[in-house]
Amino acid sequence: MLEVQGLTCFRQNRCLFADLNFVLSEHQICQIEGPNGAGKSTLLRAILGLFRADEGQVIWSGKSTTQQAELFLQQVFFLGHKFAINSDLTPWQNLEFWSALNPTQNDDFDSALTKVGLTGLEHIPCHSLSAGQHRRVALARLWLTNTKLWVLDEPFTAIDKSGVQLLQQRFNSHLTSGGMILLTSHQDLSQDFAQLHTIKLTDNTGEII
Ligand SMILES: Nc1ncnc2c1ncn2[C@@H]1O[C@H](COP(=O)(O)OP(=O)(O)OP(=O)(O)O)[C@@H](O)[C@H]1O
Repeated sequence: MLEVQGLTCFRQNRCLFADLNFVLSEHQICQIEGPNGAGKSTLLRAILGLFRADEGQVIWSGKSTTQQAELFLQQVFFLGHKFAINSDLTPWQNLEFWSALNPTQNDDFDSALTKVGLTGLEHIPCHSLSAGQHRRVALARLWLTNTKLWVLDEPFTAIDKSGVQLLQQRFNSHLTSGGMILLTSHQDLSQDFAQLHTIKLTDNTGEII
């Protein structure tokens, strides 16, 4: 279980959110919403310890993440705005490189790339791919990772409608198997999720629905 307790973050003397509290349990997905600049990415980064919050703490499995940072991050799959694809490598080589450094449930790169619609493009350099195909290479990792908590910053950016549907199906299978997902998105989720929570960041506070 992930617990966010009293999280407060300022940037450039502006309070992005104050005293934010929420819990994310197994099988739950939480969507963080808000206008551009509201602080959604900052919140994700603060939860992961990549940005220092001004106040508050994050608890993972009953213990502060600062006391178990390495262990915590081993159980997290994070997809940020910069999704760490080497354009000189092929999609297949990118997955091979990534899986050497991260906990995976399998090394079936061909299957993962097929899932994200990149059949036939597995072995050409990523710089020859479109923006959406590039993004799909990064998202193929979701079919390889075995981490419990997925933290995804705008995962649908540049993805077409069928890709969005496919991703959400993958989300559902992860949740069914006991996973948790925290994501930002400017789009409403189109699939039914049994346990969907929403956090709306406004001017300076998070409102939990
Ligand atoms: N590297 C940075 N240095 C200083 N201030 C920053 C930095 N990144 C973001 N900020 C400030 O923090 C605020 C929140 O940014 P953040 O990226 O968290 O917003 P967001 O809600 O994710 O926006 P978007 O929807 O545009 O992705 C912004 O208004 C910006 O002024």
